[in-house]
Amino acid sequence: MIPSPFCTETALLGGHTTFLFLRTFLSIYVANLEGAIVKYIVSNEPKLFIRQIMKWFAVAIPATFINSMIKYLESRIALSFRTRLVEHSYRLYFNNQSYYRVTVLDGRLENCAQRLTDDIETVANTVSHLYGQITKPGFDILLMGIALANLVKSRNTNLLIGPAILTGVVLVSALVLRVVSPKFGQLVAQEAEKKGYLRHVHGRIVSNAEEIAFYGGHKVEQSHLRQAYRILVEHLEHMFGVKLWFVMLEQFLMKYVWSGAGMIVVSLPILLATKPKSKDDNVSERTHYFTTAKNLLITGSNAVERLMSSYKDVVELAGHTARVATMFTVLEEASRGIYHKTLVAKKEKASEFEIEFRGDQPLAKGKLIYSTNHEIILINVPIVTPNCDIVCPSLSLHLTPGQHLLITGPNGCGKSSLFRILSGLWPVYGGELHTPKNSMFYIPQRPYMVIGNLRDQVIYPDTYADMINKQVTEEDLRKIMRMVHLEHIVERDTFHEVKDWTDILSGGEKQRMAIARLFYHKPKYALLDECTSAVSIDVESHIYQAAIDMGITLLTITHRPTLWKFHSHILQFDGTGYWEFSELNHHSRLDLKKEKEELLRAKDSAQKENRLSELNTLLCEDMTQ
Ligand SMILES: Nc1ncnc2c1ncn2[C@@H]1O[C@H](COP(=O)(O)OP(=O)(O)OP(=O)(O)O)[C@@H](O)[C@H]1O
Repeated sequence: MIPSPFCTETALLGGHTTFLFLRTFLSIYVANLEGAIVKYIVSNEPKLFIRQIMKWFAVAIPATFINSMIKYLESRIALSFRTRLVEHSYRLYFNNQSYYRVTVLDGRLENCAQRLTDDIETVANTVSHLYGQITKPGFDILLMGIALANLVKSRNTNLLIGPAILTGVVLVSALVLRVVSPKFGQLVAQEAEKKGYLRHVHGRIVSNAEEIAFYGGHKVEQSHLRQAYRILVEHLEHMFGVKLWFVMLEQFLMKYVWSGAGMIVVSLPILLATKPKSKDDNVSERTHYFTTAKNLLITGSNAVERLMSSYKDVVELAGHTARVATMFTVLEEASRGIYHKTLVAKKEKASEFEIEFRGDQPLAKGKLIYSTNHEIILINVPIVTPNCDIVCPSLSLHLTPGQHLLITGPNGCGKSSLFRILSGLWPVYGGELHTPKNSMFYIPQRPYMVIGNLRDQVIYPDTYADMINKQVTEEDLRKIMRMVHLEHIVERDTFHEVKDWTDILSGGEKQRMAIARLFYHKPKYALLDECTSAVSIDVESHIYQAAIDMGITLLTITHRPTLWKFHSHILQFDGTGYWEFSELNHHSRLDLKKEKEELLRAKDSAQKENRLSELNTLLCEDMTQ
C-alpha cells in the first residue's frame, strides 16, 4: 500500500498527521476557553465573557476546517490504499490465466470475487481509519497529560497519586480486556466467507435466470438462497452474542471505571489542598480549574478509550488481511503452476501412466515446448482432470498446418480436456507437448459475449485500437458478418449499439458470432468444440469451407457426421482411455456404414452387440439408428 517513502500515500499520510496534531492543540485551547467562559459566567463579568465567546466563534472556523480535512484525508488515504491493492491483485489475477487456474485447478479460494472487492475495500478503509484512530489518541494522551499535569501543578499540589491511579486503572483494564477478548479476526474472516457464498448463489441465479425460469426452478433456487442467508445469519447472531458481553465489559471499564477514576484525580487537588487558599482562589477560579481539567480529562480518556477499542479493530483487520494475503499468495502460486486442491479420487492408478505426487499435490512432470514450425506434437501425453482422474493415460499424435483433425468419442472421454491441455489451461502431467505459441483460437459450444457493442463482440479479445492497428475496417467486419449470415444484426443494431448480447442473441446467432470472431482473427489453428451445434447444417458447411479457404487448420470436436468431409485426420477415443489416430479416408465411413448394415442383418450375439456399439461410436450415431 505504501510502495516507497516518496509517493502520494506518504504525502497524504503526512498531511493527515499534521491535521491530527493541530486538532489536539485546538482541543487543549478549546478546553481552556470553555473553562474561562464558565469562570466569567460564575464571576458575573459580562465584558470578559463576551470576549471569550468571540474567541469561541473565531476558533470554530479553523476547528471545523481541520475536522473536515481529517475526514477528507482519511477517505483519500483509504481510496489510495484500495487502488494500490486492487491494481496489484488485478495484475496477479490476470497473469498467466490465474483467474481460470484458481477456480478450476486450485481449491483454496472459494469466492475470489468477495476477496477482490469487499475484503480489499475493508482492509484499505480499516487501515486508513486505524491510522487516525491510533495516532490522534497518541497525541491526545501525550499533550493532554502534559496540560493536565501543569494544571494540577498550578493548584500548588505535587500529588503524584493522581497519575498513578489513572495509569494503574488503564493498565489493569487493558489486561482484562486483552484476556477476555474473543477471536474477532477469525470471526470476521468467517463472516466474509459466508457473505461471499451468498453473493455467489445470487450471481448464479442472475447468470442462469432464463434456464431457471424455463425449468420453473425457483423453489430450489430460493431454498439455496435461503440456506446461504441462514448460514450467514446464524454466524452473525453468534458474533453479536459474543460481542454483547465483550462490549458490556468494555463500556463498564472505559465509561464508568475510568470516568470515576478521572473525577477522583481531578478533585484531589481541591479536596486535599493543604496550603491556605489565596485571595484569588475563589469559587470562580476553582470552577475554571475544574471545567478545564474535566474537559482535558474527557478528551484524554476518550483518547485512551479509542486506543483500546482499536485493538478490536486491529484484530478484525487481521481477519480481512489474512484473506487478502492468502489471495495474493494463491494467485502468485497459480500463475507459477503450483496448485493445492483436496482431491476426491486421489492417486488412482492407470495401466500406462501414474501421476507423481509431492505430499498431497500432483506434479506436472510433462514438457511443454513451443514449436517454431507451427506443428502440434503430442508424445505420450496423458489427459488428467484437475481432480487427478486419468481420462486417457497416453496420447500421441503429430499435426502440421493444413491437416484438419476430427475428434470423436463418447461423452466424458476427454475431447474438450485435450483442448484445455493444448491451450495450456491444464498442466501437462507427463510426456512431451509441442504447440505453437499464440496460434490457437478456441471456440466453445456456449460462446462468451463480452460487455460492449456489436463490433466488440466480433473483434474480442482485440480492442478497437488493435483493430485499427491491424488495418481492419468496418466494411471488413460487415463482410465477415455476411459470411456467417449475421448481416441482419448489423443492419438492425449497427456496430456501435451497446447491448446485453448474451440475452439478445439466440443460441445459433451467438455461435455464428463466435465464428465471426474466428474469421476476424484468422489463427493458424481453430479449436472448435461443438461450436456449431445450434447452426443449421447448410450454413455450417459454408462456414467450415470458408475457414479452410482462409488457411485455418481445424481441430473439431463434433457429433455431426456432415462435418467429416472437411477433415483429413481423425482421433477416435473409445471412452476407456484408448484412442486411434489415423488419416481420414472418406471411403472408410461408407465401409463402416456397410459393415453396420450387414451386422444388423446378422444373428444376435454378444460379439454383434459389442461391434455395433463400437461402430456407433465411430460413426457418431446413437444405438437406435
Ligand atoms: N474442471 C474439472 N474438474 C474435474 N473434472 C473435470 C473437469 N472438467 C472436466 N472434467 C472431467 O474430465 C472428463 C473429460 O471431460 P471432457 O470435458 O474432456 O469430456 P468430453 O469428451 O469433451 O465430453 P462431451 O462430449 O460430453 O463434451 C469428464 O469425466 C469430466 O467430468
